Amino acid sequence: MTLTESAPAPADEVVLEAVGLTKHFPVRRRLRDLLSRTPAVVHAVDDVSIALRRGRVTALVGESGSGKSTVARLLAQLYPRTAGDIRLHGRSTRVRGGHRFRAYVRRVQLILQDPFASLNPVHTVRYHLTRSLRIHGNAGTGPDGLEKALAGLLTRVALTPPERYLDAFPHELSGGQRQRVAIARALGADPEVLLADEPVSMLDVSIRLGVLNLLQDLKDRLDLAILYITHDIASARYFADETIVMYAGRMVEGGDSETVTQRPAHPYTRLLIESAPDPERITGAGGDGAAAGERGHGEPPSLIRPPAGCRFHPRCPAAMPRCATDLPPPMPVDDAPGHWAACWLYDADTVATEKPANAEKPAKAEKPANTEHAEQAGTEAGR
Ligand SMILES: Nc1ncnc2c1ncn2[C@@H]1O[C@H](COP(=O)(O)OP(=O)(O)OP(=O)(O)O)[C@@H](O)[C@H]1O
Repeated sequence: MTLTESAPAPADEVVLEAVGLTKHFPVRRRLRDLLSRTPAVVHAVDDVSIALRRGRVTALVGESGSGKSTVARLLAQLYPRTAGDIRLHGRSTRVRGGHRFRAYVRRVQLILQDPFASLNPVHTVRYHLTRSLRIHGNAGTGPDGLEKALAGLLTRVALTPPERYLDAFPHELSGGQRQRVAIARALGADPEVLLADEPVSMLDVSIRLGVLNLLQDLKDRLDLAILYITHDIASARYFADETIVMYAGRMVEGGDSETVTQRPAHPYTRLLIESAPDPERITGAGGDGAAAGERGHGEPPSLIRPPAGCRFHPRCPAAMPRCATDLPPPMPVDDAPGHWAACWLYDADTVATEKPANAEKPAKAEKPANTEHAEQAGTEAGR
């Protein structure tokens, strides 16, 4: 395809789409693996489909290692994919460097978690932004044009007056200001899509909201499609229109953010929400709710030999026998349009046949795992 031809997309139009996206990383082989016919791989991402729409934020939520960053890097075309497709304006794209990659990143920009690592400490803000503007052909005409473009970028990310920041080095800025510079550098490409990989998780809590508000403002003013990657499901409710939950490389639930966060359907999403920091519940001692939740309900599975069936079944308090053998497809939850869960609890036939004790109301995550789970978890751990 020709990446440079672009017509303005109508509101809500799908700009970038992942279809059945899959990434398996090869694992370094040990002697006994050499005898095996199937080389070991890390199943980092399996069959992920996401549509990023103009003027909308889609949150990708999950605990550490669930594959969120790999999805972002695949969408940024930094990794070749194992299977599936990436479509920009409906057209399949596969770029591997060169002018096609440059044309792609002009449309799709990645913002990383750590703004200090992503900005070169020996260069000023002016250098970083000028480089981005020049590479993407947005530096204007002559020195005046460049100054105007630089001032425009800094104003857009609320670093004003621009002359106060242009000649600053990264270490002279606060974490929030550095992330704003990283966002301005991404905007230098005049992109349609921002892939924001945990954009506020390294920032002080007090300034996170400001950066999220900035991204929201940019989404509205520039009609950007934003993928917001986070392990903090509470911020997804605040910031994202749509939320997709990942567990162990697979999507397990999706829908509008209000529904997914207020009426979570998948037992894993419930666990995530119940594990989220809650000022009422935190009694000191660190207060990392997610970590506490993970400790209380087992560990994520091996991605080299992920569990058969639903990958969450060894940790799931509501698992039925079928969950250990059959992969659940996305099923409608029927409480809001577009709300789905990849969980057999939402298949009436399975529930009728297997009669889980808690079929009426999918299990609360705080209930202890039953014996079957404990056995399955043991089997998994022993692999
Ligand atoms: N280059 C790589 N080679 C091998 N395995 C990898 C590679 N990158 C990621 N992985 C593995 O893929 C899985 C998913 O990792 P990924 O970083 O995408 O998860 P994540 O949800 O973004 O986690 P985090 O929030 O900690 O960044 C993990 O098991 C990780 O160890």
